[in-house]
Amino acid sequence: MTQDLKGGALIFDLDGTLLDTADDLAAAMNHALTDLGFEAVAPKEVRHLVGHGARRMLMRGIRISADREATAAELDEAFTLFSQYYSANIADHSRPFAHVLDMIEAFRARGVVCAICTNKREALAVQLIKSLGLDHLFETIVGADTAAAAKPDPAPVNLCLERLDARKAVFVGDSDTDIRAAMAAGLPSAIADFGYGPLELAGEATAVFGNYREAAVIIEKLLAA
Ligand SMILES: O=C(O)COP(=O)(O)O
Ligand SMILES: [Mg+2]
Repeated sequence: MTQDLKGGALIFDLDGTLLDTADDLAAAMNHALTDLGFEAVAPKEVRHLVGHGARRMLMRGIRISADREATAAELDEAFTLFSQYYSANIADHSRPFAHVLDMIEAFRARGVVCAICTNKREALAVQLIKSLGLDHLFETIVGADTAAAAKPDPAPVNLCLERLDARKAVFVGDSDTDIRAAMAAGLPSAIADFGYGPLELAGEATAVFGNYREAAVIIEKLLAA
């Protein structure tokens, strides 16, 4: 494991891939829902609502809770309540998945550069990464509002590539959105099967992994190829 991998890059999805954020997202969403008089949604259900940004998560949360569509006004209010609470409690429970930091540090020591490409808004993603003291591991953080469009559009992935100036890159994600964004940008994808999904397109991913020890072996091959 000592081959120089200079020119290589890793682009990480955030929620469900780098960090297990579901409990903090669930708490913030349920704060917003209950404040508006809706029933809370079971935290384990919230995992499946993540990946398309907070508004989509809240829209789907209200649909589950009230068994009807949210009005535009409800959605706006929920978004404001969610954003305030989430920003104030963003890293209460959110933690990196097992062994991912070891993997990133080992690749960085071999010359690999790293980015985050998430459908969280950029400011929240930066706040979260800084709160956990991880900002030194990433050359850039691209959010849903950083490029011209959000994933599955390739624009945020291409912006990461431009900023990283890499010869070869691998996208590491946890959902169909990530697989589609990586494919559209022409990148191989290594996909965690323990994230938030959905993973109906797993067959289109370059590789699927069950933990970051496995991921390290897969990514090493992809970067060295
Ligand atoms: O839905 C979100 O807020 C972000 O999700 P992602 O980090 O998996 O892109
Ligand atoms: Mg994700």
